[in-house]
Amino acid sequence: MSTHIGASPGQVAPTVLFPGDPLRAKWIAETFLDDATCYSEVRGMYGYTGTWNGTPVSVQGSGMGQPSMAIYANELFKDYDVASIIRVGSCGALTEKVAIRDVVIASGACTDSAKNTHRFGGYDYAPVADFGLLRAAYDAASEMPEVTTHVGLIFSSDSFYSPRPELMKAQVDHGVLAVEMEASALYTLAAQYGRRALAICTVSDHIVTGEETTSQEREQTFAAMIEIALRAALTAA
Ligand SMILES: O=P(O)(O)O[C@H]1O[C@H](CO)[C@@H](O)[C@H]1O
Ligand SMILES: O=c1cc[nH]c(=O)[nH]1
Repeated sequence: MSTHIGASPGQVAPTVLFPGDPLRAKWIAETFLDDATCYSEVRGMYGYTGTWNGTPVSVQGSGMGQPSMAIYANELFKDYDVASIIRVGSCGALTEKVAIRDVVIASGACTDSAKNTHRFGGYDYAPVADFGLLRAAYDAASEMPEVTTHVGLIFSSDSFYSPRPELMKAQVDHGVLAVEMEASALYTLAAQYGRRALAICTVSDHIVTGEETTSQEREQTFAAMIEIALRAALTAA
């Protein structure tokens, strides 16, 4: 096992779906995968491996925020040789262009985190999605007309409760669609390890209109995003 994941080498599939919520991981494994077995319960951050249409797929909880997510992503890439990680998260819509329960595929992720300021010595870095996964996710979403899907920038915040929410306006004015808490560091780590990453998020709450979903809905009802992620993972060139 690695420091934070209780799996033996070989127990984690090359493709990992990566929700923040460990109970969403459990729901995904039990709902979408065949023959899913739990390989890790360390800290309650569940990890499962099963198959989808005959291909091995794992689902691993990441926890909330870039520091927690980065622990699991580092160990998945370094200790389990994972090739592709697809984050399947929730996000808050920052603009009325996006509605509650829409799906946002993140082409890139801005951030207020100091992680990349440290990593790149003050130079800006543009964390972007793997193009093959992004294209495959877009193609999969295009075959699901019942789901409204957007491709664009998201903002990975270190603060769920921002002390300065007014700063988001400039981000929205420059095309940012939604806010979540992990994609920027995930894209950066994938680049470091030479692996693939994509973040797909369902809008769980709307910062402009005030609409929101319940914790039970965030855990167990974002099925379209999971379907898009699985199809993308298994068809990406
Ligand atoms: O639903 P998940 O995947 O956890 O994603 C979002 O939800 C959490 C905040 O409620 C943060 O982790 C944010 O990124
Ligand atoms: O990080 C997040 C996730 C969902 N909704 C938000 O407002 N922020």
